[in-house]
Amino acid sequence: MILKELLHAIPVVQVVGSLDVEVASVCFDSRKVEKNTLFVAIKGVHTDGHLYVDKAISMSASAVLVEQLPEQLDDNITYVVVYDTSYALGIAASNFYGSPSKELKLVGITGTNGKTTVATLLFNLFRYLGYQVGLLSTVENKIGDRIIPATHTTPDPVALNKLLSDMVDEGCDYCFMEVSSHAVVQQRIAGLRFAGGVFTNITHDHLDFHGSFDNYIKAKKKFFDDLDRYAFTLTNTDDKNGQVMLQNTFAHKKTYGLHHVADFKAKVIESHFDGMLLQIDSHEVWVKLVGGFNAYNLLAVYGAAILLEQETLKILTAISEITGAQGRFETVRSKNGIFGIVDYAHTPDAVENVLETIKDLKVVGQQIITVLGCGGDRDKTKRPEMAKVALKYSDKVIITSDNPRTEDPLAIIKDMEAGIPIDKKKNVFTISDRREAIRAACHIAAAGDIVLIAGKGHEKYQEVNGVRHHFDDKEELEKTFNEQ
Ligand SMILES: CC(=O)N[C@H]1[C@@H](OP(=O)(O)OP(=O)(O)OC[C@H]2O[C@@H](n3ccc(=O)[nH]c3=O)[C@H](O)[C@@H]2O)O[C@H](CO)[C@@H](O)[C@@H]1O[C@H](C)C(=O)N[C@@H](C)C(=O)N[C@H](CCC(=O)O)C(=O)O
Ligand SMILES: Nc1ncnc2c1ncn2[C@@H]1O[C@H](COP(=O)(O)OP(=O)(O)OP(=O)(O)O)[C@@H](O)[C@H]1O
Ligand SMILES: N[C@H](CCC[C@H](N)C(=O)O)C(=O)O
Ligand SMILES: [Mg+2]
Repeated sequence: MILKELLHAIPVVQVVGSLDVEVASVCFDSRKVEKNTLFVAIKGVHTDGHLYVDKAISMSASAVLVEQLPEQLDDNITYVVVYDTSYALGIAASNFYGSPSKELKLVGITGTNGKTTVATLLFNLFRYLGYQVGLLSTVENKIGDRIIPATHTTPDPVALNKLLSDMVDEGCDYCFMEVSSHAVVQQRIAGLRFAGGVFTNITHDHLDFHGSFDNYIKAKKKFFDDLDRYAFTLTNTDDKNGQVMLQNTFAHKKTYGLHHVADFKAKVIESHFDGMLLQIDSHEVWVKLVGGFNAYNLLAVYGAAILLEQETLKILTAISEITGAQGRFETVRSKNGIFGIVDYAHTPDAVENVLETIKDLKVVGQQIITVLGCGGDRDKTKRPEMAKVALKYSDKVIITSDNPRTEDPLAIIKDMEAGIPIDKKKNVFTISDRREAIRAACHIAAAGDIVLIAGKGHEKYQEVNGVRHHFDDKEELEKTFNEQ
C-alpha cells in the first residue's frame, strides 16, 4: 500500500519526505520491523517508541509516524508527524487492512465484569442461529470454529484489524469483542466502526492503571462517547453508572435491568446448581448458567440480539441451549460428594457475586471453602477487599498465589491479609503454593461441602517473573479429587 492511502483520515501535522513510498506492513515495535514497514512510535508505560526510531530505520522501515521529529533525519525515510501516534496507529491499521470493521457488524462489550461471558454468549447464540461469527475475548479469539490464541482482552490495533480482516475474508457476518478500559485509553479501538456497544457494570478494578475510579469511569464512557449515531448502545440500568455511560453518546440508547425501569427486563424465578428459570420480558426460559449476575449477562445478550434484529422466539430458544465461557462457574464433583467450583472472579464484586450465588444455593450444613489469590503488577487496593469479601461468605478461606508476575508472592498475600478482621483470622489459612492450597482445601472439605477456586478460571498458566508455567485450576481440582 502507498503511504498516502495509509494516512487517510489521520490528522497530519507535518510530512518530511515522499508520501508515495510503498508500505508493506504497519508496526509499533522496532524489534519486529521488516522491509518497508511503517514504524509508529508509541509512548508506553515503560518506555517511549520514539527512542527506537533509529533502530526501526536500521531494520529497513520505509516511513515513521512520530509525535516529534528526531534531531537527525535520514533522507531515504519519510517522517510523518501527528498529534497522537496511538490514535493514528488505530486508523492506519484499519486503513491497512481495508477497514474490516465496516464489512461486518462489530459489537463491543465493556464493563468491569461479564465482558467475556457476554461476548462468548453472543458468539454462541449467533452461531446457533446459523451465522458465521468472530469472537475477540480474554479466553480466546475465534473465527467460526477456528481458535486463535488471545494475548490480551482487547488486542493491539494491528493484531485486531488483522483478525477482523480474516473474519471478513472467512465470511463473518458479526464479530463480538471485549473492549477493555486499557484498550480505550491506549486507543487500540481507534478507527473501528461499531454496530453496537454493551455496558455490563463498573466496580473496583485497574485503579493502578487509571489512577482513580473517576478516570476508570471516563475510560469506559469514552467507548460510548465515540460511537456514531447509527450504532446502538445497551446499558445496565441497575448499575449506578449505567446511565452515565450514555450521557454523551450520539448512538441509539437502550437499557436492560432486573430492578429499575428498562427496555429489556428479566427476573430470576428459580435458581439451581445446574441452571436457572428466568422470565425475560414476558417469556419464561430455562438457562444453563447459574447466578444472578448471569441473569444480567443473559439479558444483555437477549437485548443485543433484538437490537441486531433477530427474532424473539429464536433468540429465546438459543438462550436456553447455549453455555458461557470456560472457567466461569465450572463445576467438578468428587467421588465422595465434594462440590468443586472453578471461577474467574478476580475483583471484589465478582468474588462477592459468585459467593452470594453459592450461599443462596447451598443447603444448611454445607461448608464453603474458598481458595483465592490476587495477581501481581495489578491494582493493589483490591487485594484486602477481595480477601475480606471472600471471608464474609466462606467458612474457611485459603489465601494463596494467583499470577505473582514480577512481585513477591508473600508480599501480595500480606496485602490480602490486611483485609481480614482479627476475630476472623482463625478461619484463614495461608498456603502460597497454589497447588498445595487447592489440595488442602479438598482435604479440609467433607462430603457435601463446596470448594471454590477463584481468580484464574480458564487460565492454563501461572505467570512468575515473565515465565508462564503450566497451571490449570480445574486440572488440579480433578487430580486431587481423583486421589481422594
Ligand atoms: C499496561 C499496558 O497495557 N501495557 C501494554 C503496552 O505496553 P507498554 O505501555 O508497557 O509499552 P512499553 O514497553 O512502554 O513500550 C512503548 C512502545 O515502545 C515500543 N518499543 C519498546 C521496546 C523496543 O525495543 N522497541 C520498541 O519499539 C513498544 O512496542 C511500544 O509500542 O503496550 C503493549 C503493546 O501493545 C502491550 O502488550 C502491553 O500490555 C501488557 C503486556 C499488559 O499486561 N497489559 C494489560 C494490563 C492489559 O492491557 N489488560 C487489558 C485489560 C485486562 C482486563 O480484561 O481487565 C487487556 O485488554 O488485555
Ligand atoms: N455481570 C456480572 N456482574 C458481576 N460479576 C460477574 C458478571 N459476569 C461475570 N462475573 C464474575 O466475574 C468473573 C469474570 O467474568 P468475565 O470473564 O465474563 O469478565 P470480564 O469482564 O471479561 O473480565 P476481564 O476483565 O478479565 O476480561 C466471573 O468468573 C464471575 O465471577
Ligand atoms: N484481565 C485481567 C485478568 C486478571 C486475572 C487474574 N488471574 C490476575 O492475574 O490478576 C487483568 O489482566 O488484570
Ligand atoms: Mg474478559
